[in-house]
Amino acid sequence: MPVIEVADLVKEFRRPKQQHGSFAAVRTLLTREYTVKRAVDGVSFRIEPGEMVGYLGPNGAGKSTTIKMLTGILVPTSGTVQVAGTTPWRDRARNARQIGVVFGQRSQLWWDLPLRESLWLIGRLYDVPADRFAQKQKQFAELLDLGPFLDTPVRQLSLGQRMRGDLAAAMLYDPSILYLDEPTVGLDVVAKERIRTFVGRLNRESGTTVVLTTHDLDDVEELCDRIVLIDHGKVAYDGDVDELKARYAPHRELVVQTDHLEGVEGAEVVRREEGKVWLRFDPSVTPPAELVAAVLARHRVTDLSIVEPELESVIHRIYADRR
Ligand SMILES: Nc1ncnc2c1ncn2[C@@H]1O[C@H](COP(=O)(O)OP(=O)(O)OP(=O)(O)O)[C@@H](O)[C@H]1O
Repeated sequence: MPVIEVADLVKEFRRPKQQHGSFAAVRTLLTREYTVKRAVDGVSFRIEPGEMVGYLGPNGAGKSTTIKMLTGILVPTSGTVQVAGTTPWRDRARNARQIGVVFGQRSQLWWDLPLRESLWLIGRLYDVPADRFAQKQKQFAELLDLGPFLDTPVRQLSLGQRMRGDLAAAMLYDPSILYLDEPTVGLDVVAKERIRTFVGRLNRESGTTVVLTTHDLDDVEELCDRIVLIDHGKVAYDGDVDELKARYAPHRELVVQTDHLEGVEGAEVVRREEGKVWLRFDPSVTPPAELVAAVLARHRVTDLSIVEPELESVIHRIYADRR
């Protein structure tokens, strides 16, 4: 049974119509004309418990608006959302106990308090029993290496430290669903990896359902098996990451280091550079093992590798096709 069920979800924003000419600002205020922006336009999907789903789309596609409706911050114009048996905007308190939310751009921690006290307050707000709180704090301090800055006021934390604190805060009360909105934005490679490892572990060990919006597709490659891609408020793709690649980028490249290679049957030479040759092939037509065997049988090869298409380039292709 799905833990998140979204059906025909629509969110429209009404904005005063911008007037032009003299006294434009005053006339904009006085005329009661509005333009309507349909930020989310009939979105439906279901997420099963324990899934990790990347909710992706270009800027302005409607990702944050959807997440705000799932978390109960915004009320939809029409459509339904069920999150573990609740309608988020009607039952905000009950919904808040079953979800953890981390926004990369904004913290839910108290700016002036040391991280330790922020965590303690969140534990109190969510009625976490004292022994459970102590156990969770210890566990997260180890996994996220919070120790060195637990007593530092949040405003003095680096972005990476603050994000680790926010993740601990979001998971202190054992929510079964975690929403992550751009969790690695602005972080260095090491900090990104630490966040991804922690989220992957939560999912494996506690079965936490994760909905992740991000522009960093390495987050998705590492964590998600499934992608829901939205564009102009509508679902453009919902399915397996591998299937997406197979559908939109069926070709692979075999990179061969050799002194001479004219061509091989079943593949096309697409690039040559400093003793390397790039051969493009479709693995459903030319099996990689056969291609490699054919190359090795006829050429003196010092190195070879097969390059998978990057998710980033696949997704750019989809956006470009839809424009
Ligand atoms: N409060 C609001 N009032 C009016 N329009 C809004 C409001 N919030 C969002 N929008 C508009 O709705 C559309 C979708 O915005 P949303 O923030 O959901 O996109 P997004 O996919 O999260 O984009 P990004 O990747 O840039 O964060 C945009 O055109 C945006 O300008």
